[in-house]
Amino acid sequence: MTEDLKRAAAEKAVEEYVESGDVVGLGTGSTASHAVRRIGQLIAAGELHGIRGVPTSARTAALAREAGIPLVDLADSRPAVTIDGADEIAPDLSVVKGLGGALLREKIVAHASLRGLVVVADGSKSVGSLGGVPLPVEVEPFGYEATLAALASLGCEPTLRLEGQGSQTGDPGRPYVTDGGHYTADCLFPDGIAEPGALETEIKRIPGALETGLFVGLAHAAVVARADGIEIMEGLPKPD
Ligand SMILES: O=C[C@H](O)[C@H](O)[C@H](O)COP(=O)(O)O
Repeated sequence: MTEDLKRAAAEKAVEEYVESGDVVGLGTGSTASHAVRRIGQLIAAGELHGIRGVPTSARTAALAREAGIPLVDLADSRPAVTIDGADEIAPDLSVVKGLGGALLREKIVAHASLRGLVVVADGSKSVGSLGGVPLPVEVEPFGYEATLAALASLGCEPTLRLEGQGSQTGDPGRPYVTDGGHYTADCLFPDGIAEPGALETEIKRIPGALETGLFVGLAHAAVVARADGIEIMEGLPKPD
């Protein structure tokens, strides 16, 4: 059932936001993978032409190749739009991402996208305010213990993500390593996240904290599927 909702949201986003000729940022995770497959199907059916994809992870690059989507490098082509999943979506379209382990590359691709980020999710991801799930923060392995201590001083309980946890499937017990060679700290804020933009700024003052899973002002739209229908929430258009 949840999988059907994820697919419905992803397919609706492709229908609404992807046009022939677009370079598309291809997100990571179970929901975004439905969008990748749908784009591949539409290319094969001749309903989308001239699409190229910018993958946000090695996993997504492999899936896109399998789906028949030509890939390009971010250095050569700026995406028109990025379609990606989310772990939490607030009413103002600020978002938590990264429980799937790809937040830094996802954020780089979303930020570079001309028409911004479109997040796709089932209704369980839509929340009144952020912080019900741990906030992933990508950290530099060197001195990560000090970085986790600095994160804890911001009022959270940080946990180093290990392989074999959640969707991570490597050697159990070892730190999970991102495509960029970094670690991830999952930071639970017991009282939630009242001011995502301010928290993002605070976290990024910590030298070893490379990027946070808070995506503030990056999502142009959210497509959320529930059993009773699909809601499209649109924010302000992203300026060039
Ligand atoms: O790093 C992973 C991503 O931010 C995912 O898009 C996010 O965790 C949502 O994943 P899923 O669609 O599998 O719930």
